[in-house]
Amino acid sequence: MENVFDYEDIQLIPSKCIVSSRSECDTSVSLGKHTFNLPVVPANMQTIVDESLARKLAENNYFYVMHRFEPEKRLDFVREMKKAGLISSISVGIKDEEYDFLDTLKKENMVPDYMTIDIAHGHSDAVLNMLRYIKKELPETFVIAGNVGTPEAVRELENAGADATKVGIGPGKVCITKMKTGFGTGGWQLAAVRWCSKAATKPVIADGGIRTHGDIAKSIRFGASMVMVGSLFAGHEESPGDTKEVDGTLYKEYFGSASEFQKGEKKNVEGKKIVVEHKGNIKDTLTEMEQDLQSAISYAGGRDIEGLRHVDYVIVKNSIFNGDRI
Ligand SMILES: NC(=O)C1=CN([C@@H]2O[C@H](COP(=O)(O)OP(=O)(O)OC[C@H]3O[C@@H](n4cnc5c(N)ncnc54)[C@H](OP(=O)(O)O)[C@@H]3O)[C@@H](O)[C@H]2O)C=CC1
Ligand SMILES: Nc1nc2c(ncn2[C@@H]2O[C@H](COP(=O)(O)O)[C@@H](O)[C@H]2O)c(=O)[nH]1
Repeated sequence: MENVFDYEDIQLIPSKCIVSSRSECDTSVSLGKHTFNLPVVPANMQTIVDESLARKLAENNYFYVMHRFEPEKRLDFVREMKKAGLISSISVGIKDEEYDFLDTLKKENMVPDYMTIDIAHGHSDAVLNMLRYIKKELPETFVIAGNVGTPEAVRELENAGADATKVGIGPGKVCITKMKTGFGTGGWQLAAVRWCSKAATKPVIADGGIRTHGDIAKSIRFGASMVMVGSLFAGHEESPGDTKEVDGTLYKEYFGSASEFQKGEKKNVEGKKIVVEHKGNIKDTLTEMEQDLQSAISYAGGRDIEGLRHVDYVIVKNSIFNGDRI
């Protein structure tokens, strides 16, 4: 593939503004039957989301995907969310016991609104089989399948029934797949999003590598309908995970779902653990993200997310930060 680039290599070019205030710009996005405030979803990782934060996000009309690392809690979680009239959105793997879990969901009439098949290498028969099984047994569920990094994979997942695909293998902050295996979209994630989106007929979720709020607008420009974000959501008051104080500064942990820490063993480790400085309340970050995206839409000369899709851009290789750091 020619012409690869990543988020830091791209600058979007402004078009004439058509709003009189950034607050007029609408950042909402539809996915399946629901419309959410932002085209952003916190990563389905154990140090990013838990039941309590998922509920808070749903109550405030943000999309969420609950992780799959405490599998026994999922049925009750779906039940509670349904009882509260909130959207239910969970993750599944592909092992045999997951098929039993799907049968239980069906038997108990607890069909989640959204299900994400969460596997490192989503272009596999195991994922295709799981996808077909969900579509057959729980056809009302909106299924997000991933993760993948090629147009072939997107097409194959869509043909098997995926309602959306998730793109990103190895660009994550706590990911070490690129070093351990030599594979992935790390370093060219934005180009991979474009490549995959061109083949997609359904929404693409760009997953991993988002380092600034401007990267959200860039993902949309290059074809994503939504972005999944881990590190930018790590370290908040509501984030699960231990808080530590070092020399008077508070930190919270953020670990990879394929880290030794998550797996409890040193087998096929493709993730690491880091600490991030405590960032305060997640509500403030969501508000800032919304304002920054409203501003991006206004620079695009639009009024809503669609306005970002066709703006011009330049490739300025590795130079947009000009030595600056956020
Ligand atoms: N987006 C990304 O870049 C990555 C994300 N992750 C995250 O880490 C978590 C754990 O992922 P994962 O290891 O898939 O989940 P699991 O450990 O639950 O593995 C699921 C199944 O898929 C098999 N499997 C996993 N990777 C491969 C592969 N490369 N080739 C063949 N079979 C494979 C596993 O078998 P076996 O273990 O025996 O091979 C296992 O049976 C997930 O949340 C995932 O999203 C992990 C790596 C990359
Ligand atoms: N290769 C790995 N990728 C992982 C692991 N755990 C999670 N992830 C992926 O990272 C994104 C979040 O990326 P960020 O840049 O926003 O922090 C997440 O959604 C997963 O797709 C892992 O252990 N290894």
